[in-house]
Amino acid sequence: MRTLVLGGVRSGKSGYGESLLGDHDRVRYLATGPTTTSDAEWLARVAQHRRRRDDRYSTVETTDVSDELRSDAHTPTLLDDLGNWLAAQLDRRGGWGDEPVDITDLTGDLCAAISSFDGDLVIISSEVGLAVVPPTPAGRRFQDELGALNAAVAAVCDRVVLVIAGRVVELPASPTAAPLSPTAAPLSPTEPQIAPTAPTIAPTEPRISPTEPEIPPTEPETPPTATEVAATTSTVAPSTDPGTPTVDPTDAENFPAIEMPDMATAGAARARHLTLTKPAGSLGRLEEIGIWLSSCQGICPPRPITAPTVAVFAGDHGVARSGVSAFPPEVTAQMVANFVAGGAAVNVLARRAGATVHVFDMSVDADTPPEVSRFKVRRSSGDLTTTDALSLAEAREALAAGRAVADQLVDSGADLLIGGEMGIGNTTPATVLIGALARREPVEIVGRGTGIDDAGWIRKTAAIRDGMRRARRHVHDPLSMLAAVAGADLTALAGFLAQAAVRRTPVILDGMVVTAAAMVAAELAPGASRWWLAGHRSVEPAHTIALDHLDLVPVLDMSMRLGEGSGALAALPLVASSVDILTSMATFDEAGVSDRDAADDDVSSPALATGPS
Ligand SMILES: O=C(O)c1ccc[n+]([C@@H]2O[C@H](COP(=O)([O-])O)[C@@H](O)[C@H]2O)c1
Ligand SMILES: Cc1cc2nc[nH]c2cc1C
Repeated sequence: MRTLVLGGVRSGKSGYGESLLGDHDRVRYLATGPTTTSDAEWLARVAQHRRRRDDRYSTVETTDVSDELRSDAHTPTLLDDLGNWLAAQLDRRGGWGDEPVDITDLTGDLCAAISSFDGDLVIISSEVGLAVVPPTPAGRRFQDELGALNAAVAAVCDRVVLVIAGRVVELPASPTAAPLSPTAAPLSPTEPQIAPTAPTIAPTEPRISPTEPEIPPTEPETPPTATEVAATTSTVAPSTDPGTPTVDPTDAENFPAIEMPDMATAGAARARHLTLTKPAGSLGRLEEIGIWLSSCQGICPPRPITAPTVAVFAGDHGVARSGVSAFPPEVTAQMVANFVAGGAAVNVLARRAGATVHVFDMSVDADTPPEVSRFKVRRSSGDLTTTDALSLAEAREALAAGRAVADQLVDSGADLLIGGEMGIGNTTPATVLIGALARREPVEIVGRGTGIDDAGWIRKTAAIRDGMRRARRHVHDPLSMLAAVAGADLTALAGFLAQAAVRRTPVILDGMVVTAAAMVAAELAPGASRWWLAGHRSVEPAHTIALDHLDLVPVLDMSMRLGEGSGALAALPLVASSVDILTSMATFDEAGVSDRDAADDDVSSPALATGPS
């Protein structure tokens, strides 16, 4: 158990920290404070601390804490304290002057050493942020650095407490929004789940990553592993299920402020990458994805993804009757049946990647089984070229449904979400949304969807032109824009993607249709895109424009244009690999591999400089 004990001066934090190790026969005490001082008051404080510690303690006076922790990662240890360690590092790097110095490599290395410590470890640190802002640059630097250091160390500890006036306050792992429908039953997968034939996302071997942090009371129990999820037999919830969500649709378009992923943890993950046995940056995008996921989880190294979950939103569109698709509208309902039976591409790719699939009929123009239609808003959305796709009330209902789906999946343990969709003709409303929000002309952005011929492309371009004419009136009102042209499936997707960000849950976006919904979600919930990773670039021209608009760079570019969540699922194993890299690679120290600085040292050493030829 790794515990970070925070507290102000004389708060009782050191005494409390020592009490946590009271049951051990032997305790190593890592003292980081200066011992060579003539300050009598300081020496008296040190003496007081020493008196309190009995002969079970062996004291190591050091500021090379990372090395000391690695040299013995089992013996119960008290590290007192981080502030003195930080001051020593700033001394070492000349960090008290006007120019800020970068110590993220040192803090990252410390966090890595803490996270791989497997005995009882208690770390004491001051909570300086509650005091006045110091009047000197050096004081402010120290306060800022210690705040960031405390956050980074907290991210790799199992428990964090704050001691105030001798009272101990437990600090929860990370804040989460209250679910919209607290009484709603957890969702169950729609297809009978078959254990994946491939290694699952969550390996069964022991992980370097720390044990689960304390989970706040509103959080679900520890999520099941992907294997457990995949072994679950589908239980079909009837549409009259009392668990059917009771989201208040009248408020569906109002989102709380989106919190950002944790930047201190991103710093720790970036620093950890520098300690791993590879040239800095050599894993390219894989490194960035791991850093992003770490920052979303607020922990470095990140936890393995145990319950990746796909939600496929299905719906028909009136405009599909105008010859804008290569397929007839009946295919939407037929494909929903295929998803439920487990025979679609999304099912196959999900099984390979250890993900679970849920399907939601939002507006299919047919009756579908109750287990997929409990959020259904209507049969087919209206033809966007001539009428509103939805009424405002229906748009709110669909938005609330998407949010409820995200809430319930997260409450059921999903730790990564994927939005998928299916609907004949839906590339037309998606292109209208992108064209209107990115202010492009129809001919620049119209693609071939399911594979329309040239005559179909001309019909589709005319429909998109008409749709954009109607959509442009609503560019400053995302809800009415969804009602005017999007339809219930894309509206639910927008709610789902925005709510995932509210719930601090990472998302992999799929193709053009999902990204169109994401553009509206980013209007509804500014900042939500920080929780999204673009899984791939679809061949649809509007997709590149949407990705640029959201400032997202896709992981894959595989000439895919299926939808369903397929492109996101293709990227999922790479996301899982980015976690493995951060959790399982050996560091230079652990593997005894010389790092780059050592090479520089050698080259500049006199022996080599004048050495034998
Ligand atoms: O998302 C994409 O990039 C994408 C690109 C082309 C086609 N699709 C899928 O194809 C269907 C819509 O195509 P269409 O030609 O009927 O508008 C719908 O079910 C989407 O899932 C999706
Ligand atoms: C068969 C088929 C499968 C799909 N999956 C997503 N969109 C689709 C469109 C068609 C036509």
